[in-house]
Amino acid sequence: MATIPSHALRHLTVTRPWLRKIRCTASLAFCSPDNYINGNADTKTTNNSNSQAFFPKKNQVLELECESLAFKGKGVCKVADSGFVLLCDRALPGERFIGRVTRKKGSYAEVTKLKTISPHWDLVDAPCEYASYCGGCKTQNLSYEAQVRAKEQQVRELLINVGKFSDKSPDFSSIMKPIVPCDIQFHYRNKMEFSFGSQKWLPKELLDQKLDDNENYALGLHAPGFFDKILNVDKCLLQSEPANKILATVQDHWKDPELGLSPYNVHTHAGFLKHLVLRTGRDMKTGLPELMVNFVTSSYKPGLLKLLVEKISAIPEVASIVNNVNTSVGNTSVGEEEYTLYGKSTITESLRGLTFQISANSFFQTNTRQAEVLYKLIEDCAGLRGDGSEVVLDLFCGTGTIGLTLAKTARHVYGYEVVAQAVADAHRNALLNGISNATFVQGDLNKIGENFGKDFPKPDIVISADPNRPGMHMKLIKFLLKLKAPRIVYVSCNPATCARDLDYLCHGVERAKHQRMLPVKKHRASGHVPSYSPY
Ligand SMILES: C[S@@+](CC[C@H](N)C(=O)[O-])C[C@H]1O[C@@H](n2cnc3c(N)ncnc32)[C@H](O)[C@@H]1O
Repeated sequence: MATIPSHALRHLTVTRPWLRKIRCTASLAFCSPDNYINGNADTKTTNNSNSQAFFPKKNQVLELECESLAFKGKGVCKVADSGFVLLCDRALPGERFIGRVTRKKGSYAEVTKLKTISPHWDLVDAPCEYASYCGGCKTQNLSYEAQVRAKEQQVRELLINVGKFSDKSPDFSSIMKPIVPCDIQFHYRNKMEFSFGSQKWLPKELLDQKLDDNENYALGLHAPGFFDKILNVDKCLLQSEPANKILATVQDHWKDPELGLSPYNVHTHAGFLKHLVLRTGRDMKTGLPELMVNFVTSSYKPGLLKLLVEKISAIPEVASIVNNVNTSVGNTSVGEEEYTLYGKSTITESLRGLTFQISANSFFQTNTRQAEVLYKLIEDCAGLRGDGSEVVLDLFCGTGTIGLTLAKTARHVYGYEVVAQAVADAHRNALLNGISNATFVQGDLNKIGENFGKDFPKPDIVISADPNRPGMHMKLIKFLLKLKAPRIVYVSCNPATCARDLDYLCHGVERAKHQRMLPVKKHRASGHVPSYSPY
């Protein structure tokens, strides 16, 4: 999170709302900012003189050493003798191993690990039995402290290389503050989406097994890199214990041929069950967990789900079972229609003393405990005087949770959000908490025109919390630069685009663009650009 106070926009507070997953960085000093943003660790100018001469061939087997973590937790490795850089999934800092080159890309290559020679630093036993296969937690056998260090290093290098903030500046320690770790490392996620599939992912040694149709069915998480293969899981350590009870109950019954249930096949588009989404909230009266079970199906056939609903509703923590019907060939979990099969259509959760209703498709920060910490930090960074005189503009407001937590000390909160359902949820949440000084408006912040800003008074504080990963649109950046609000609080789940936006906001668009190393066209052509280009 970055707070950008005053017109000069010089002091930043950077922490990490995206704490639990290692995503990015490594030897960034040699990359162009655009490549960070696109997730490419382009390492063509490593400082090792031999590296230019060495270029591994596809299928070549090499001895490698992992130095640091890059985008999506990939290990940045160097060939022991030459220093040539390769990226390897599941290689962790300090590890020496044998790897096979699978792909050459520009001036670096990708490898698959064949055998570890000596383990990485900060090795811990991964508590989850699926950790070595599952795409969800690739760094579970790296100590939490080391994960936090790697993320902090990532943000630091992005701020320096992309954001153009100098670590030599005496201000840097106030710009980049240490990460606030989470006090729990498991069972913290309040939402998990599992997929049903007709093709079970199997480890290499079991690939020859012939499985009947039913045995090939799976419910779990996507195998990394496969949209059509599912790693079957009976429990997930990221979600709550009651959510694991529900998952186990569904696993016990859904393949029973008598139920006539079939998983949706993403190739043939036949089949019924698409996803199982489990959300954990809290019963406001008892303080105990209450859960929502969301079956996403390809058609509306409630009779087929009857037995599963009976079994699941017997679990005391289950407060809601809904069915999202998604008839499209796409594989998203948002249905065109939603039916309540048992209990309520929403569950509740509290944050900063307010109560929020959560429906199947509304956004809510996935780590409730850290959201409490994050929202307190946002309040601190917003620095509202508390006399009810100031106006807050909450951009990308979702269901209004942040704006509503600030409303008690503000004159008025104006929230902007593109999804109509989220805006409706925000209004409902305002009512639920007796808040009348908040207005939520549906609008696309990538398409703002000259008139944006004319419908509300000049804000004293702008909150931009978690715009989508491509970051802010240039139109919005230009609006904010012109607005000159005394404070901007920017929370991000993509530190690369956040660093780029901070460069624009703090140093001005013209200067920032001038300093960029690659011409715009290359960025556009790189294949990883956001659906819009902010350039
Ligand atoms: C990750 S959520 C964050 C919600 C809220 N700020 C919070 O932290 O709880 C991002 C929100 O931005 C909204 N959004 C994404 N692109 C948008 C756009 N172009 N204009 C307005 N809202 C957008 C999404 O619909 C979503 O509700």
